[in-house]
Order: sequence, then C-alpha cells, then structure tokens
Amino acid sequence: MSALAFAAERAVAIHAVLSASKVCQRVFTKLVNGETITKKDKSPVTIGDFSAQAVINTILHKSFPEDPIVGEEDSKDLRGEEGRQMREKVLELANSGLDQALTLTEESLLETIDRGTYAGGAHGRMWALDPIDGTKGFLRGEQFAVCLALIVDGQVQVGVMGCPNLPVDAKDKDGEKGCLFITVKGQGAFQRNFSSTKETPISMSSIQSLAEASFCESVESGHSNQSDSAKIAQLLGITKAPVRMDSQCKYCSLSRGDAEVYLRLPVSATYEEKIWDHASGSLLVAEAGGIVSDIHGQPLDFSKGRTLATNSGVIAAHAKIHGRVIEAVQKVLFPEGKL
Ligand SMILES: Nc1ncnc2c1ncn2[C@@H]1O[C@H](COP(=O)(O)O)[C@@H](OP(=O)(O)O)[C@H]1O
Ligand SMILES: [Mg+2]
Ligand SMILES: [Mg+2]
Ligand SMILES: [Mg+2]
Repeated sequence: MSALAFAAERAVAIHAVLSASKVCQRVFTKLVNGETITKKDKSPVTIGDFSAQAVINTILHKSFPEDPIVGEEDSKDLRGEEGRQMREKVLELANSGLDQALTLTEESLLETIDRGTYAGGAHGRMWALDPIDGTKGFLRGEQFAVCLALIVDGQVQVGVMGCPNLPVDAKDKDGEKGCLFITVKGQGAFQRNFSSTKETPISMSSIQSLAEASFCESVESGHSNQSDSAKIAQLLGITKAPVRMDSQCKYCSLSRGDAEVYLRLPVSATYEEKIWDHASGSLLVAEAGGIVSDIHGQPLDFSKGRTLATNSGVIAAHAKIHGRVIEAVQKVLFPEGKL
C-alpha cells in the first residue's frame, strides 16, 4: 500500500503546531505589560504571536526549505533599539520551543519570522500561518488557536490547529484542556489531545431541524455583524443563544458537533478576510461533513494572494443545511434581492 498523500507534511505540521502551542501556553502565564503592542490596523500582537511564528517557520524551513510561507506577523516591531526588549523575550521563548539543534540567534530569529512574507497566489505550494489566531481571546485568557495550513495551487490540502484553552470534551468545560485538530483533504478530520498521540475521527452533528441548532460567531462585534446574525438565526428558527468564541476554535467546535452553524458577516465593504484566518479551519469543516462558503454561497478562494479578495464574510454549516442558511443570509443582508 502506498503512503497516504501529504503524510510528511501532516507530521511536520503537527510537531510545529504543538511546539508553538506549548510556547503560547507558557507565555500566557507570564505575560506582563509592554509585551503587547498595537499594530497599524489597531489589532494587538504579543510576544506569543512572534514566538509562535518563529517556532513554526523554523520547523517548516528545516523539513521543507523550498516552501514559501504566508504568515501573519513580520519582524518590524522587533528590530532596532525600540524592539530590543521584546526581541530578547521572543528569542528566549522561541528557543524554549525548539530542539537544541535549531536554536536561534537574534539575527536568525528576525530572519525566520520574515520567512512569512510570501505574497501567496494561485501556483505551487505555500504554507498559511496564523501563529496566534484570536490574539484578543489569548489576552483575555479565553480561546485562541495556532493555525497552519498547506495550500497547493490554491487548494488547501492540510490543516492543523492547536487550541490550548479548548476543553477536550465540550460537555466537560472544567475538564482537560488543550486539543489539536488535524485534517488532510480526502482523509477526514481528527482530534487529538495535547496529552496523547491518539487521534479520534470527528464529524459535524447532523441535526434534523434548525430549531435544535446552535450557531457560533466571533466575540468581537467589530469582526462580524452580530445584529444581522441575530436576524438570520431568528429567520432560521434557531432559538439558542449564540456561542461567542474567538479564533478558528469556531471551526473546530463545528467539526466535532458542538455547534451547527458559523456566521461571520461583513462589518465593512472594504475588509478582506486573511487566508491564514480560514485556511485550516475551512478544510477541517469540509472534511467533517460541512460546507464553508462566503455570504453568497461561493467557495472561499485561497488563490488570490494573502487575502480572500473575492469573498465576503464566511458561512459554515453542515452540508444538509448550508443551502438554507445561505438563503436566510441573503434575505437578511439583501432584502431588496440585489446581490
Ligand atoms: N474587521 C474585521 N472583520 C473580520 N475579521 C477581522 C477584522 N479585523 C480583524 N479581523 C480578524 O479576526 C481574527 C480573529 O477572528 P475572531 O474574530 O473569529 O476571533 C483576527 O485574527 P488575529 O487574532 O490572528 O489577528 C483578525 O485577522
Ligand atoms: Mg493579528
Ligand atoms: Mg487570525
Ligand atoms: Mg494572529
């Protein structure tokens, strides 16, 4: 029997994401003032984001030196005298997550972080990396995810997500936390706990009626229009309150049946979703029995560069109900019937 496709990429991605997730867990308990800065777009970035990107880029480069990386962060804020304090912290943290043979110097730290500047596009292999997705959730001690995906010719082929604060069993919220979600196109979706190497197949819950469904959305009202989502839920007959959660943990929750619908509704006409915010999560949901599209029902197009430039918003649901959800989305967002 021939080896499964992308077996090496899957294994390396698991190792990289797990290593970075553990660094993030360590940072959170030690994060102090001055270790978070605000980026030009007003979003936060922490020593955790930089360290996780350094760990993953270093591990990827060792196994796949030719592969470009589309990563969220760059080293600008770590350079020069202004960046010295943060740079030293990030160096120490990144090295704590890497094997000794891969130990970074200040110079190679900046270089490895900047391997994530690839422009993306329709051709060839590339990794999409969000070292901490849901940085706001991370800062609140809530949900965040370390997200890595392999994209080949515009198609997501491998996705691995590490969710350090997610309960391994949604029904036992105070139980063990820390799980990894793993998927390869055509090979299904799996969950593994940080504490074990055993992988369990997961799938979305197939509900009979939307009245039983629950939907999830971002915690941040600036990332998704929550008043429109309430109207859509009402139109669908969903009565349960939304589950608000940061990061791609929403895709993970859907994939193992904790919720049935994920609504991410545009808050502005100009914002373009980033490919690293959706690549791994959207493949996981698709492999678990769902459909992920934009608000018009169009597939997410990962071939347009660093953003999903031709898509607007994200709607994910079980394949059996996705069409009905899109109908409701269209009715609420475009009451005149115009697209
Ligand atoms: N106006 C906006 N609309 C949609 N997403 C946005 C946004 N501004 C920022 N984001 C993205 O929302 C992501 C978090 O997703 P969520 O809201 O589901 O937790 C952020 O990822 P980072 O935290 O990696 O920066 C960021 O890329
Ligand atoms: Mg960010
Ligand atoms: Mg993100
Ligand atoms: Mg991020």
